[in-house]
Amino acid sequence: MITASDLGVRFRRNRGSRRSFKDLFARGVRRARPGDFWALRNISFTVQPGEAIGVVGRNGQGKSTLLKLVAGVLFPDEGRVQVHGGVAPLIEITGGFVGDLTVRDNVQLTAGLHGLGKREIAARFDSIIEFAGAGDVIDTPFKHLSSGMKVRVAFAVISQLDEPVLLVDEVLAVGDKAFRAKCYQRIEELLAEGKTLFLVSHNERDLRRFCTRGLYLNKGALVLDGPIDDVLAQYAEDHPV
Ligand SMILES: Nc1ncnc2c1ncn2[C@@H]1O[C@H](COP(=O)(O)OP(=O)(O)OP(=O)(O)O)[C@@H](O)[C@H]1O
Repeated sequence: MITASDLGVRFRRNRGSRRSFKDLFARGVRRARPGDFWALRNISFTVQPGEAIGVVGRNGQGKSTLLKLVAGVLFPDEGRVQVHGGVAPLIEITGGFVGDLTVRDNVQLTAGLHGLGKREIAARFDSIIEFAGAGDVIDTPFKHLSSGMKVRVAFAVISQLDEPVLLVDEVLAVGDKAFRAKCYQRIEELLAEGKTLFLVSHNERDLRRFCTRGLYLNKGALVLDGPIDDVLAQYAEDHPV
């Protein structure tokens, strides 16, 4: 489903990491500049369809960056990642949503960008809004929603997309208890349908509940790729609380 070979991503410590057009079209690697550092390096793994993978590591070790590479919203400076199929990313609270557009427009836009036709969107619209509990804010600009409500809407859409790969980065922690329970149930349904899941979480229970395999990142390196229990045990040993 996914093949990552020797992935490397370099960021700048001081200024933004925006790649210029020149960088984008320059052949080969970008020039290293002072202050550059590798947020990820030498990352290789393959994922079979239907696997559920938990990504663990302390803050700032490259977990979100890895999901962005799989989502195709960030290009690697080294190596490559191949994904055989579409990706439904829930990787940043507002990721992909346009603040000035209403909830309705955002739902339609996101679903449309993921290849759903007008009819399919219309058929799913009510259940998306119902799942999110967003009936009162359909015509509210997305930027005016509470952070919890943003996540609810985003999860409701993303989890309805039918993409074979689902990426979930931490965001679920923002939802309230009842909504989290709904999300967990939905994730379980998607796994039962054979979807592939990447879950970034600091919550061991969630990781054990959904994931069979773990990727443990430390300082941008993949230090362990193995059964989730082994990965969590190693992580706990390295970082006792
Ligand atoms: N656009 C960027 N420009 C510069 N540095 C960045 C950028 N995005 C991420 N970084 C840096 O890259 C490193 C990895 O960040 P990343 O967000 O992948 O970590 P993470 O493991 O997901 O952390 P957390 O658990 O806090 O979410 C961090 O040092 C971060 O500050």
